[in-house]
Amino acid sequence: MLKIQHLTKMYGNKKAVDDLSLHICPGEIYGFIGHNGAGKTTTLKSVVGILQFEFGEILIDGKSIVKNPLECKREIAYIPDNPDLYDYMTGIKYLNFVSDIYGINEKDRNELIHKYSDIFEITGDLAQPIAAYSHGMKQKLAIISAWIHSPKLIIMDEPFVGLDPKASHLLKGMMREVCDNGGAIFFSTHVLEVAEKLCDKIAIIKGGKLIRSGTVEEVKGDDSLEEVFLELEVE
Ligand SMILES: Nc1ncnc2c1ncn2[C@@H]1O[C@H](COP(=O)(O)OP(=O)(O)OP(=O)(O)O)[C@@H](O)[C@H]1O
Repeated sequence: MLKIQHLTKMYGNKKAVDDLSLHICPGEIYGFIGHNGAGKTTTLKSVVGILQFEFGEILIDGKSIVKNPLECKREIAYIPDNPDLYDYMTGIKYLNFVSDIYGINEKDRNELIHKYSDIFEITGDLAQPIAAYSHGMKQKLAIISAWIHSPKLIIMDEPFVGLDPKASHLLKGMMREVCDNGGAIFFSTHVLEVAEKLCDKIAIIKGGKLIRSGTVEEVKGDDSLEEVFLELEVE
């Protein structure tokens, strides 16, 4: 589903991501963890075609994000770490705007918008301008807009930040559902308990380099993920 091969991304002379390779298969929830400044956001933004990179290749369902950006973007959704949406739009206008971009017909979009807005309990807020939304409400809107075109691969940067416990629980269920239906999820988090319980596989990045990856069991062995992470950080 997603192949990252030898990704290297520079900011000036600084190597933010250094020869990183990862393979994410259909059905997998893949967690991406690392210290502040480790290179997670840079990797995720490179994967979704927002950042250009110096070396390496990124393939989504066999297609290169560099050579076939539009085809790739039809198959993916990206939720950034900060839900900076269009403040002047109402929630419903934003969801229709995203639906238009992906060519979702009226019947399907209405069904999905109703379904997810009801689940996240923001149906009554959709007529409000996004400027009036709390951080968590914006995050819910960003999640709904990501799910609206039924993407095969969903990339999320710190998706649980700002969500209340009920919304976090719902999102975890939605992530699992995507994977049960043959999709895949790649997301960053600092919440190691979430990563440990939710993910099928985990990658740990440190100073731009991938230092551990595999199934949760392979990565953590008999210890907790927190113990393993903290040990790797001091090495
Ligand atoms: N636009 C930029 N220009 C220059 N350096 C940058 C830029 N964006 C990020 N960096 C640097 O690249 C490195 C990786 O940053 P990145 O945002 O990918 O880390 P991160 O793992 O997502 O961190 P966090 O957990 O704090 O979100 C850091 O050293 C950061 O200072």
